[in-house]
Amino acid sequence: MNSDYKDKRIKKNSQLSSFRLAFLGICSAFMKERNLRIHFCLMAIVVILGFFCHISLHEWMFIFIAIGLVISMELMNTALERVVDLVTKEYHPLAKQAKDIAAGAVLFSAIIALLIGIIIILPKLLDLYIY
Ligand SMILES: Nc1ncnc2c1ncn2[C@@H]1O[C@H](COP(=O)(O)OP(=O)(O)OP(=O)(O)O)[C@@H](O)[C@H]1O
Repeated sequence: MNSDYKDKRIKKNSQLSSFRLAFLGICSAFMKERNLRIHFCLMAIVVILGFFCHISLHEWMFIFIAIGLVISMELMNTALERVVDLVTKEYHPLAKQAKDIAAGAVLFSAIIALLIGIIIILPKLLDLYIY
């Protein structure tokens, strides 16, 4: 077999397996992290509300950016918690800071997502129910 062709096949396989591993990472975080499951449920509710309120393409873009931000932050927070637990099981002020700051990043992104949801969906829901 041509070695160039072999190299490309190995590269393609390793790309496929890194996608598979990333997907397995999301699944394992989903199974173990209650907060991530809550965020996925909220995401489903927002998407249903978006269809219900007939939001525009631009509004969908903002909603998906907000969802992506929160879910990504939650996954990074989970990864960081694992690394901190791997480094120390003992109480350490730096471990506390690292976990609290990562949790702060999730909270910050969730507040921004909530504001985006309120700005886009709330007026449409009020329109539907008041008129
Ligand atoms: N090794 C540690 N040293 C010092 N403080 C820690 C340590 N591990 C955890 N903490 C503190 O306890 C809090 C809870 O940590 P924990 O690992 O249980 O994550 P969590 O907040 O329960 O996250 P989640 O609910 O997303 O799993 C942290 O935010 C941090 O303030």
